[in-house]
Amino acid sequence: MTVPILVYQPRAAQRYCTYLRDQGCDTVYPATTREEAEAILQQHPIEVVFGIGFPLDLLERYSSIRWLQLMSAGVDHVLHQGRVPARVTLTRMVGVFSRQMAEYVFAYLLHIEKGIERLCAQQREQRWKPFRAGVLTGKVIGVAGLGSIGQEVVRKARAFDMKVHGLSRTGEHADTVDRHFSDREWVDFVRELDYLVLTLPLTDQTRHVVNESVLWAMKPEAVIVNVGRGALMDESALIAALQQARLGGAVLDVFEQEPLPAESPLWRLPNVYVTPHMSGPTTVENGSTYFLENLARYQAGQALLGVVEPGAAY
Ligand SMILES: NC(=O)C1=CN([C@@H]2O[C@H](COP(=O)(O)OP(=O)(O)OC[C@H]3O[C@@H](n4cnc5c(N)ncnc54)[C@H](OP(=O)(O)O)[C@@H]3O)[C@@H](O)[C@H]2O)C=CC1
Ligand SMILES: O=C(O)C(=O)CO
Repeated sequence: MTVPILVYQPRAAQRYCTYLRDQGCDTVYPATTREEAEAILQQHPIEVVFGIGFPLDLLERYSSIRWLQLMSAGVDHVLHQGRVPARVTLTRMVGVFSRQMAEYVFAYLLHIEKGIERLCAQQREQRWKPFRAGVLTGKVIGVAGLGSIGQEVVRKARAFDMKVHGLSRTGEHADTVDRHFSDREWVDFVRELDYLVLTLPLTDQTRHVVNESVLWAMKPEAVIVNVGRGALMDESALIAALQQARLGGAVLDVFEQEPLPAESPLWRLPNVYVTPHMSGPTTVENGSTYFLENLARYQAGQALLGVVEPGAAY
């Protein structure tokens, strides 16, 4: 017998519940809207909420809730609503997306270095024209955010014999990079980079942390890859830097406004790759597997994975 669980997901709540029931959870209730969630909360003593976009005020109103497991690594979309009551433990997903997101990063780095777009165009035109492709070996990659995702980018960068620089707040994992920079050293951090990869959470401190002065300090041929959150960058400053060829390119999975508005110049700028927030997707399978591991811990009274400490922003 499991504790009563509310699964809150606007599109796939039912599929999550089917998966969880198949895995032995017998008390799961799906809700796709706030109204459905309230109806369930009024009927059942829900102790655990597993979901995305759950309205925080319902945590205040329904005192049976003890634990909110997010279906995401990022917590910005929850915490911007307000505070989580002290009685509720908030957990995020850690380590679920690292491999696929690091693969995304290196798919684009290799695509750029090896001139794959140019080769495809040549093939379409049946043109035999060898050129010297670039190499990742020896290039300098800067990873901003050395958490679960950043660490995997660092690991793969090492496999390509890149020079690896890193920036983080506390300096944890500083020993995994060749040079470490603090959050007060952005301009120095970016100066030597060929690639800047953003794997930071969005917080009050990281909003627009890549601003005009940081962009001006970068090498004009450098490329930025953003898989963290769109608002880590001042998008207008980024667009200006790209338009003025003060930056070599950008690979963008996340945007200040999502979906990216049709009128955004980013859709059409050369050397910009736009992907629809899909470098690290939550699926019924990976989300539920993580949740079930944490549920087993919860029911055994053990420490949960991915706890966001009260007052912390990530
Ligand atoms: N595009 C997508 O599909 C996905 C995007 N994401 C995004 O990736 C983000 C990172 O996830 P994850 O790696 O698990 O996060 P972690 O919490 O594991 O790591 C966060 C890292 O950022 C650093 N950091 C936090 N604040 C600052 C700051 N002000 N200045 C410098 N460094 C800072 C932390 O440093 P320290 O340890 O020193 O505090 C830590 O190294 C998520 O928050 C989410 O926004 C996640 C999954 C999918
Ligand atoms: O887990 C996250 O934070 C995501 O952005 C998933 O898409």
